[in-house]
Parts: sequence; C-alpha cells; structure tokens
Amino acid sequence: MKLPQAQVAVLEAASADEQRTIDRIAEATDLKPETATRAAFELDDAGLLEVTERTTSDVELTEEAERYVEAGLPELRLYEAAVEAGADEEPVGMGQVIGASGLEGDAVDIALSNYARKGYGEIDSGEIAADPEADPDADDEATALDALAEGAGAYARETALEDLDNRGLIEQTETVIRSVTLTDDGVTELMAGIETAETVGQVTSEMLTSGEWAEVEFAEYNVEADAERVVPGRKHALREMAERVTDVLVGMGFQEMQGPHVDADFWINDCLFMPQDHPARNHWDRFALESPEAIDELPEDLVERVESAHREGVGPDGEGYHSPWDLDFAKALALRGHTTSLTARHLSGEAMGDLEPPQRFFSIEKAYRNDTLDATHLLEFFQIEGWVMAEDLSVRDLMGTFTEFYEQFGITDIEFKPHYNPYTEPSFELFGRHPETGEMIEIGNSGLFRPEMLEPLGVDCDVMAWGLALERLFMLATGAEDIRDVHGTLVDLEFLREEEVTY
Ligand SMILES: N[C@@H](Cc1ccccc1)C(=O)O
Repeated sequence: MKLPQAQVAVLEAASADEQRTIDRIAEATDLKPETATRAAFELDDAGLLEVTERTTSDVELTEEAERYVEAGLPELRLYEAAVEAGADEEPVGMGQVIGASGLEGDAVDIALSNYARKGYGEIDSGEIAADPEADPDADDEATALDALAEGAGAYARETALEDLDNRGLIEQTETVIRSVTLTDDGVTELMAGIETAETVGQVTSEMLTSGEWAEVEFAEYNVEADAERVVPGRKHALREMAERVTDVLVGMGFQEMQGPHVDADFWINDCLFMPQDHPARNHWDRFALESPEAIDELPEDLVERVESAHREGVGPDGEGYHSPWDLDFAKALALRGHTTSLTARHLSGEAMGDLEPPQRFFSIEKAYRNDTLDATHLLEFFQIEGWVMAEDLSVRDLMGTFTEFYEQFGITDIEFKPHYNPYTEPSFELFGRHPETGEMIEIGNSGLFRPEMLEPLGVDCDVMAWGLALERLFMLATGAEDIRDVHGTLVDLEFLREEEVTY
C-alpha cells in the first residue's frame, strides 16, 4: 500500500492499544497539528485509524481572581475587619470597618455587595453588622478559587463556579481533544509494509514552466475532511430580504421613494386625515424630538386645505372632526411612526412635483413605534410602503397586487380582514400563515385612500396603498419565530450566519 508521507507518519506514530492525542502525534512526527489532524481524518476515512473526540472544559482564573487568591475575597476581608471591630455584637460605623479592612476603590463596592448577598451581615444606614454564625472558612467561592489556583478545579462545586463566573472571576472555555487509535486494518497494513507516495500538494509556477507538473503525482483533496470554520462578514439576512423585495417591486413597475426619518407631524399624520386627538398621536406613542422641536415652515396652501378637511371634511356633505386643529401640533417633529409620511409627501407634489396617473411607488425604510418588545415587535421595523395611483382602482386590484407580491416569496396562504384607518376606506389588515407555528400572523395594513386625504393633497384619481412589515415577511419566508433573533441586541448570530435568503 502507498500513502502520502504525512499519513504514513501518523499511522506509524499511532498505537493499537492506546489512544494518543493528535497533539502528541504531531509532536512525535514533527508535523503541524493541522497537518496531522488532516492526515488522521483521511486515515479514519480509509478505515486504518479511528479518530475519537472528547470535549473538555477548562477554567482559568482572571487577573482579578489571581489577586483575591493572594489577598482574600474582598467580602471576607470586610467580614474579618467587621468582627475585629466588634460588629458581631452590635453594628459599627462603616467608615471605621472599611478603613481597618484595607480595602480601597472598586474593591469596597465589590466587598459590600457580596457581603450582603452571601449573608455575612446587614449593612444599614452607614452601619455594618457581622453575623456571628457566618463562617468565612466555609465560603464556597473562596474554596473553589483556592482549588482552581492549585489546579484542582475538578473538585470545585458547580454552583460556586457559576457564582465565580457571574462575578467575572473565571473564564470557562471548551476544547475538543482528538485522539487516534490504530484499527485492525491499520495494524495489518502496517505489518505488510507501507510505502510513502511522493505526492505534491500544490502546483508551482516552476513546475508549470519546466513541464514537471505532468510527471508528479498530486495529493488528493478530501473535501469532506474536518476543517476549521471560517466565519467571514456577510450581508445581514434582513438586508438581503430588503434587496430581494426591491427587485420584486421594481419588477412590478414600482419606483423607489425617499424621505426623512424625522418629520413634521403634518406629513406623518395630518395629511393622512389623522385627527389631532387620535390615540396614536399622544406623547407616549410618539418619539418626539427635543431639539429642534418643530419645523419652521409648512406649505401654506396645503396646510389650509388639510386644516379645512379636518374641520369640515371635503365635498358638499363633508364631515370633519369638529375637534381642535393646531398648527403648532402639525409642525412638531418626531421619528416617523410609519413611512406613509413619504407617501403623503409624494402625493402632495412636495417630493417630486405633481404626478399624473398612472404611478407606482414604494419604499423599504425604518419606522419607529413605542411598542412593547416581544417576539414580533421591536421599537423600530422596516416598513414596505407602497401605493398605486390610477383612474379606477378597486379592492380587487389591492388583493391581486398582494397575491402577486407574496407569491414571489412562496407565500400563498394569506388572508384579508376588514380594518379601520382614518385615511383609507375600505381598509384591510393582511395576515399570513407562519410556516413553523401554523398561526396566522399580521403582515400588513392597507386600503384605498379616502377623499378627505386625497383632495387636500390635490389628487383627483384613485390611490390604493399599504404598509407591510419586512420583518414579518422575513419570518414567513424563513420560518424565524422571534424577531429579536434577527435584529436588536439579542440576535442569534448562528441563525444570521447560516440563514440564506433564496427565492
Ligand atoms: N400606515 C399604515 C399602513 C398603511 C399605509 C397606507 C395605506 C393603508 C395603510 C400602518 O403603518 O399600519
């Protein structure tokens, strides 16, 4: 039998009746550990060697812990000083005890918080008491620290290790240790004698020019061998989803809108015929701006028409809200709670001048809401805003557009539920079935804009519009169950590394 040099070396260094670690094999053969590992796995594949793996956890003391091993845990030093000062009989002034303990700086706070936590005594209004029953010699954490310092960590209590870990006094790491043993086949082949195959690992430019490449034997690649995992940077899965949605909407004839994240309430709400006393407009739900608090100018004519729609409605039988409408309120700045502010800016002509039907616009931008955080809500989300302006639009156009859109992502189980928005009539909420939980989850809101909104903006044809949540689409398309795994501070990195957006 002929084998590459590294494999021969590993085979010869292995034993049939004793497990030897790869590190030991590497040392004995003078091979790099990764070369020895690769050879070992190749031999394992060939049935000549068996590779076994076990995981060990290793505990190391941090620098802070090393100091405590020398000087004692701060809370124990505090206890000693307290007992010395007679605090086991009656409470003693804190300053006196701390002074006597020799503790300084951060160590004082550390001592105080752990003292109370571990029941060494009460600390109350500047006085410290020491529990006469407490036994610092039996302190679990101190015992575990000493054991670790002496290399006898195996004897440390699990709970004590947990406490030390929480205090940042130890670092626990896991390592995989691989060992090899010869198999019967390996022994047989070794006894029969194994030749070293002169193989070449890499083609060089010299080999190419000399023509030697045609003569040599190349080492085979084992593409299934265990290799170190490389985790390079990648585009965030949600960003990939947004780009995919952009492609789909552009393919459906939509143009992209742009506009400010911080905007006047006028564009976010008033232009949408949202009454100023609407619950969503109270100070609790808005992320108001402190500085600047408000915009200076708004288009005067438009303000007049919007105000009049709010007060009196539009048309001969118009009904307004009969509630106050205040210009200062309209000028106040806030983070937009939906991207329908961009729609309002575009429909009014403010963004791109007056638009003639037909028109189709969209945006995939952040919107901000003071929601309670849970599996489906964060304080911000990406809204897929869209609208179509045309002479004659109906609910069927709206539904058809959604069906076509969601189909592109393999989502066919969607439902429409009648809804209410001050700015659309009729209005529909959209639901889609979650592939993992089987539940119908809300994925968007939509409708046909009311004349009370369109007339002041100067639009005299139909406009249908919607706001869909990119995150919800992502959940339906990928099966993700908790949005906090995807963005925010608690993301599931493993999920983000592995998840592919492929449609
Ligand atoms: N602004 C709505 C979405 C929507 C946009 C346009 C028309 C109808 C509904 C929301 O945030 O829920």
